[in-house]
Amino acid sequence: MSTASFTSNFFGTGCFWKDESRISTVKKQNEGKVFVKCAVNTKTQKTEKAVRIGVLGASGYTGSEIVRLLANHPHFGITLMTADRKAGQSIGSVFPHLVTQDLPDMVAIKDANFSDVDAVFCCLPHGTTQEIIKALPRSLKIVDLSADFRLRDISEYEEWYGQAHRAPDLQKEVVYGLTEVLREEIKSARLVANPGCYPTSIQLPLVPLIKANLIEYRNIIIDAKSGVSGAGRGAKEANLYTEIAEGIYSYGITKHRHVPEIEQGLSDAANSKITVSFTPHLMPMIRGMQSTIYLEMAPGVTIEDLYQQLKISYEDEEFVVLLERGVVPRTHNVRGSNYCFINVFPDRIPGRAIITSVIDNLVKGASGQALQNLNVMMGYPENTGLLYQPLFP
Ligand SMILES: NC(=O)C1=CN([C@@H]2O[C@H](COP(=O)(O)OP(=O)(O)OC[C@H]3O[C@@H](n4cnc5c(N)ncnc54)[C@H](OP(=O)(O)O)[C@@H]3O)[C@@H](O)[C@H]2O)C=CC1
Ligand SMILES: CC(=O)N[C@@H](CCC(=O)OP(=O)(O)O)C(=O)O
Repeated sequence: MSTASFTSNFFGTGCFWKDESRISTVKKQNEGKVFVKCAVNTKTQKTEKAVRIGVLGASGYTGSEIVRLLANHPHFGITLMTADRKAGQSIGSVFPHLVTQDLPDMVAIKDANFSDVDAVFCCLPHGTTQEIIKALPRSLKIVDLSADFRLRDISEYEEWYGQAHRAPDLQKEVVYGLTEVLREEIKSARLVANPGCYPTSIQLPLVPLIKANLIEYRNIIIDAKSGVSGAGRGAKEANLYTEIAEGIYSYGITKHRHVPEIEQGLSDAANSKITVSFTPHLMPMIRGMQSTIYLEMAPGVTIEDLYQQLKISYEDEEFVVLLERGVVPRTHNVRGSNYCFINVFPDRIPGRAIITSVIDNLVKGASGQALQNLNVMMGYPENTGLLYQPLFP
């Protein structure tokens, strides 16, 4: 990896700002900062950038979201993209909203050349990823967005995913990528398992409260809702417009594969086994996820204690936002951004609390958090390329 090439091309080809005086003013304004407005130009994903990125599964929803986010990244440039059925096509032909990106065509993984790649986002279906990552050069940093490496316990993976783990040796070196909780471990990781969208929205509010012994570990009930993009781009009858529009439904009741991932994270925080009731729902919306969490506070603990703990835990965190007391988080307010908005409310039943947490499943729930993690792994400020404001309406 060469950083010198980045410096010399900081405002190089493809940047709109050709005027030297403008460039030096902007450079001065940005001294010490990494994010620059050069990102208004989408034709910046060139090999001149310091870190050369491969996106495996660029023709899917999370892969294309990585491509969109990286257009705004001053250090990461895409040199390789793969697809399966869509191999051989350009990103703009598969995703017309990305037609302005000046990028190589997508290739099949078997034809991919990793000699021009420093780091990989692996955006492939779970069950396919272990074999593929096992075959990648050890020199690569990898963020895997699939569920294939999230569960530490191999037998648990095999039970919930119904297939043998194909890379048990690799599993030992994996770091779980819930950035706000495991940042120190992520810094030195080579292979990060990016969390699932539901587990992200649930662990972010609960982990600090568990660590501070403010809630009971029994009777945690989570009612969660997702937009349909959470199911990926592959055609499925259940995801047809006619099946989804004007209604909602629960799925995976008692057996959704995110249950062990959620319980793993909460149990780590508690240092003892926590089990949860978790029911996800499919909503007639494209992006967005809300988790509503019902719980019992520890004896003597008040709602204000929960609020203060979340405030302390997240006041220095850019992407987790505790709203003002009484303000209800809405999926609309995080759409297209890497934010998680949370708040805590008193239940009418004494001693109980209700927490709501919203994210964009494709950003903080997938590609945004993946980019946040790679920034940490490569030593860049965590928010680099992620300063998108939410998109509303
Ligand atoms: N969508 C979401 O909100 C979230 C998704 N995830 C996880 O991220 C991963 C990607 O999800 P998503 O982008 O939604 O999925 P999509 O179905 O939209 O995309 C899957 C991608 O993988 C490629 N692909 C499919 N099968 C194979 C194969 N056998 N070998 C190589 N490439 C293959 C597809 O290529 P092609 O289209 O050309 O056939 C496509 O590029 C999944 O593991 C998912 O569970 C995680 C968090 C949230
Ligand atoms: C709406 C919908 O179908 N959502 C997906 C979860 C998306 C996600 O985070 O999945 P991974 O764990 O595979 O990464 C599901 O319920 O399986």
